[in-house]
Amino acid sequence: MSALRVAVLGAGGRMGAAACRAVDAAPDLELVARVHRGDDLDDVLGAARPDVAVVLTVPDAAPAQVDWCVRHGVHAVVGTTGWDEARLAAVRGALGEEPRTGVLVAPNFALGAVLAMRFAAQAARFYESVEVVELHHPDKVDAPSGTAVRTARLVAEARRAAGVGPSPDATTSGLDGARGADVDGVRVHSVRLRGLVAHEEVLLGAPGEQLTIRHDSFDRESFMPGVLLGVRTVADHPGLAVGLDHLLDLDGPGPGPGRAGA
Ligand SMILES: NC(=O)C1=CN([C@@H]2O[C@H](COP(=O)(O)OP(=O)(O)OC[C@H]3O[C@@H](n4cnc5c(N)ncnc54)[C@H](OP(=O)(O)O)[C@@H]3O)[C@@H](O)[C@H]2O)C=CC1
Ligand SMILES: O=C(O)C1=N[C@H](C(=O)O)C[C@H](O)C1
Repeated sequence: MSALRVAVLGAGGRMGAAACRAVDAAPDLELVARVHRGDDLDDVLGAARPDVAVVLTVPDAAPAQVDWCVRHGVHAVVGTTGWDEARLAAVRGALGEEPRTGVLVAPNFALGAVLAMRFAAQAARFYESVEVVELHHPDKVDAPSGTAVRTARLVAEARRAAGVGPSPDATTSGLDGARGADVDGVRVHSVRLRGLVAHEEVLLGAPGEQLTIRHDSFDRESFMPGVLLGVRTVADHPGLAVGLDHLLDLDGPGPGPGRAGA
């Protein structure tokens, strides 16, 4: 079988460079384009004819790039953050015209982060209080992280479904930002610190006890099995999928493809 042709957008970035190395090292994949800021997609991707584009650029650039991919029948695996409902709706609209194309938007490609989100959603209804703390390197341009936003939304959804009310909070006065951002009723706190890569804690509190769910990415290597899994399987999932969990059999009995996908 011929190798899947893969383009990486944002190839000069922290994640893009790591993704290029991972694709290059995979015998079943061929890295056919490294796309940088300022490159014309018609020129670069038109010539390279990729089957799949891995989008690891910045939140302001990614929506137009994904739109280009969909309109040209190129499957897209998207790690860039900053996707709100309006941006996702635009992708769904474009996919309506190209129903055979697949787009995976994954706020976090690390297996442990996907599991942490799942565990947080499972635990959320059992605790009176839930808050999210995300901690990242100081070169990150968006806050809160895409992972924290998704975690908070999953937690909020689970609590709503179970009829659990908002976390108690008696604050009546305070400095702006002291209580973090409000994401769907869940407080999210962002730390930026030199030396960190990507970390998240979900704090769940009840009278007399606390549960902490924590995930740490110490190296961008942690994201690569998920990127490669997305590249290899996105074509099998036409339409839009949000979250790597769509590709992992999280409820199944097997070891799952995440670790084997490297
Ligand atoms: N889903 C996941 O698991 C992960 C997601 N991320 C997300 O991925 C994104 C990138 O993160 P990171 O690699 O750390 O960021 P970087 O700033 O290191 O990389 C972004 C890259 O995109 C390039 N770029 C900007 N605009 C364009 C454009 N129009 N066309 C092509 N390239 C462009 C930049 O070029 P230039 O250098 O010239 O500015 C830069 O090389 C962020 O949104 C981050 O949150 C990060 C880690 C994991
Ligand atoms: O910018 C990063 O580094 C990361 N971004 C993603 C996010 O915003 O959630 C994923 C991971 O946290 C690393």
